[in-house]
Amino acid sequence: MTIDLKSFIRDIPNFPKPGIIYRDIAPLLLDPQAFKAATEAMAAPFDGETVDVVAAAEARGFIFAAPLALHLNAGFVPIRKPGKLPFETHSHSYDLEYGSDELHVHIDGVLPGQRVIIVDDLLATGGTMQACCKLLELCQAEILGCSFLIHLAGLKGETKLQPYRVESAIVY
Ligand SMILES: O=P(O)(O)OC[C@H]1O[C@H](OP(=O)(O)OP(=O)(O)O)[C@H](O)[C@@H]1O
Ligand SMILES: Nc1ncnc2[nH]cnc12
Repeated sequence: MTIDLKSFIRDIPNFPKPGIIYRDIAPLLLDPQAFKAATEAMAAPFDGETVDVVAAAEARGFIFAAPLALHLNAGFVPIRKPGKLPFETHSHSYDLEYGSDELHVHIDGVLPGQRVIIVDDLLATGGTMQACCKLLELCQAEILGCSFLIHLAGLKGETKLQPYRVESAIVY
């Protein structure tokens, strides 16, 4: 039986700001079958390919990246906010709707030529994933593509991710 993943996403209007519909993954994470099906759906486009590393930005990206890495027999590399990684890092600053943010990855997190997929729970404006791609380019990784559970298609975040392959399990 196929699971309707969208039925496990809870819509919260006007969170965290008026006008935003927050797509809450908490009900999906609470259901082991739905969580497993979501992980499998995010891995499926890359099944059969050699993947060395699955990378993801904190915090929600980690939730899906770890099981995906195990499913694909790959390692996991965390991409983190400033001040969290103990070893030398590459960093990248990027603009948000208001203000800016910065992400880091260990310089030896991914080795030159390693084949990487980057995952996140949700693609909105694409700023977070674009920053992750830039960091992995600094590591000279081979980026196979980006895999999301949810794609908010109206925000056109995929345009920021060209020329990378973008896969998603649920589209709004
Ligand atoms: O495509 P974008 O516009 O960059 O938005 C998507 C990002 O926003 C959310 O993370 P958030 O920054 O809320 O942090 P969290 O994972 O710690 O909740 C989500 O988990 C993505 O990483
Ligand atoms: N609409 C949304 N729902 C959940 N997380 C988000 N991150 C950015 N936009 C979001």
